[in-house]
Amino acid sequence: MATRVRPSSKRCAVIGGSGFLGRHLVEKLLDRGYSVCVFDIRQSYELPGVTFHQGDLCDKQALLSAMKDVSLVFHCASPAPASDDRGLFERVNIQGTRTVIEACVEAGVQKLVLTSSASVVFEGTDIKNGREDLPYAKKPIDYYTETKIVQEKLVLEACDKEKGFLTVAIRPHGIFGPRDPQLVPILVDAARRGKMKFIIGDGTNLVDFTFVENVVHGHILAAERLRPDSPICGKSYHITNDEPVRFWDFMSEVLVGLGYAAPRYHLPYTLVYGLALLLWLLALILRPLVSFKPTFTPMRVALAGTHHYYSCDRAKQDLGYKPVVGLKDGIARTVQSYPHLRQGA
Ligand SMILES: NC(=O)C1=CN([C@@H]2O[C@H](COP(=O)(O)OP(=O)(O)OC[C@H]3O[C@@H](n4cnc5c(N)ncnc54)[C@H](OP(=O)(O)O)[C@@H]3O)[C@@H](O)[C@H]2O)C=CC1
Ligand SMILES: CC(C)CCC[C@@H](C)[C@H]1CC[C@H]2C3=C(CC[C@]12C)[C@@]1(C)CCC(=O)C[C@@H]1CC3
Repeated sequence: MATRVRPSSKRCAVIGGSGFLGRHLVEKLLDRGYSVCVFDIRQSYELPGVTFHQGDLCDKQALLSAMKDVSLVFHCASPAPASDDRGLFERVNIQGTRTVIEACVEAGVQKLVLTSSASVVFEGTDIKNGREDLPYAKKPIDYYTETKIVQEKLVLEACDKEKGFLTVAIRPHGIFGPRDPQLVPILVDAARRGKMKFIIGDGTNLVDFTFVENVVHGHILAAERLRPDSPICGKSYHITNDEPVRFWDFMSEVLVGLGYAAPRYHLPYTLVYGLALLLWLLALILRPLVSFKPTFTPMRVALAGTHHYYSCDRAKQDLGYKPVVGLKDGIARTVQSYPHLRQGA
C-alpha cells in the first residue's frame, strides 16, 4: 500500500515573505535551518535557500503549488493600513485568508501561524496592559482593523486537532526596524513637511513599539510549540517589546537620531481628532474628483494620543517568550539603517 510521505517539518512557506516582517522572518528561518518558500504578490529580493512563488493569495491554485511538501505556513500578508481601501482589505484579509485556510487543509499543511495585530481590540480609547481576553473591538477604528478581526477569528476557528490542522495567531504592535516601509518613512515625511512640531495631547501616553526581531522570535516560538497537546492551539498571543514607552518620546528619539527636531508644542487631542475625522470624510467625498491622503488620519491620531500597551504574560508563560532586542538597541539599529532618511540626505 502506498504511504503518504509526511512533509519535512523544516520546510515552510511564508505568505507575505517579500514584505517588511516577512523578509525578516524568512532570514531567521534560514538561520535556523528551515528551507523556505515565499508566496507574495511581488518578489523584492533573492536569497539562497528560498524559492519564490509570485501570486495573489486569493488564488487557491497558486497557493497550492507553493504549499507542496510544506508542513508549516506563516501568513503575514496584508494590504498596507494606509491604503484605506475597504474592498481591498475585505478581498485580501477576509476572502484571501479563507482561501489560505482551504489551501492549507487541501495541501496537508499541519500548522498555520497568522500575523494578526494587537489593534484588533483597539477602539481609539485607552488600553493599559491589555490581555488577550479583551473583547474584539466592537467599533473598529478603520477598515484595516475591521478585517484583521475577521481574519483572526477565521484562523483561530479553523484549528482542528482531529484533522491535524493547528493554528495560532500572533498579535504584534507597532513593529519597527530596518526596512520598515511605514513607521519611520511616514514619520520622516511628516517631519520634512514641517508637520512634526506638535505633540497631540499632553504627551504622557504609553504605547508598545516592537522591534521586528522580537516579532520574528514570537512567530518562531509559536510555530515550534504548536503541537496537538500544547495549550497554544487556537489561541492569540501579544508579542511586544514589553517596554511601554511614551509615544512622543519614541517618536522624538527616532526623529532626533535622524537629525530632525523633536516635536515641542502641544495641541488638544479632541481638536486634532475632530480635524482628522473631518479631513478623512472630505477625502472620502472628494475621492471621485481629487485624491489626497491626509498625514493625520483618525487612526494615527488615536494611536498617537491614547495609552495602548499590552501584556505579554500569556506569551511568556505558554511560549517561553522574552524579547531578544531591547527598545534602546532596537531604536539605535533602526536609526542607523536609514542613512537616506537623515536630515539633509
Ligand atoms: N507593521 C506593523 O506595525 C504591524 C503589522 N502587523 C501585521 O503584520 C503583517 C506584516 O506587515 P508588514 O510586514 O508591516 O507589511 P508589508 O506591507 O511590508 O508586507 C506585507 C506583504 O504582503 C504582500 N501582499 C499584500 N497583498 C497580497 C496578496 N493579495 N497576495 C500576496 N501577497 C500580498 C505585500 O505586497 P505589497 O507590498 O505589494 O502590497 C507585502 O509584500 C501584516 O499582516 C500586518 O497586518 C501587525 C501589527 C503591526
Ligand atoms: C504622523 C504621526 C502622528 C505618526 C507617525 C507614525 C505612524 C505612521 C505610526 C505610529 C504608530 C504606528 C502603528 C501602525 C502604523 C504606523 C503608525 C501609525 C499600525 C497601524 C500598523 C498596523 C497595525 O496592525 C497596528 C499598528 C499600530 C501602530
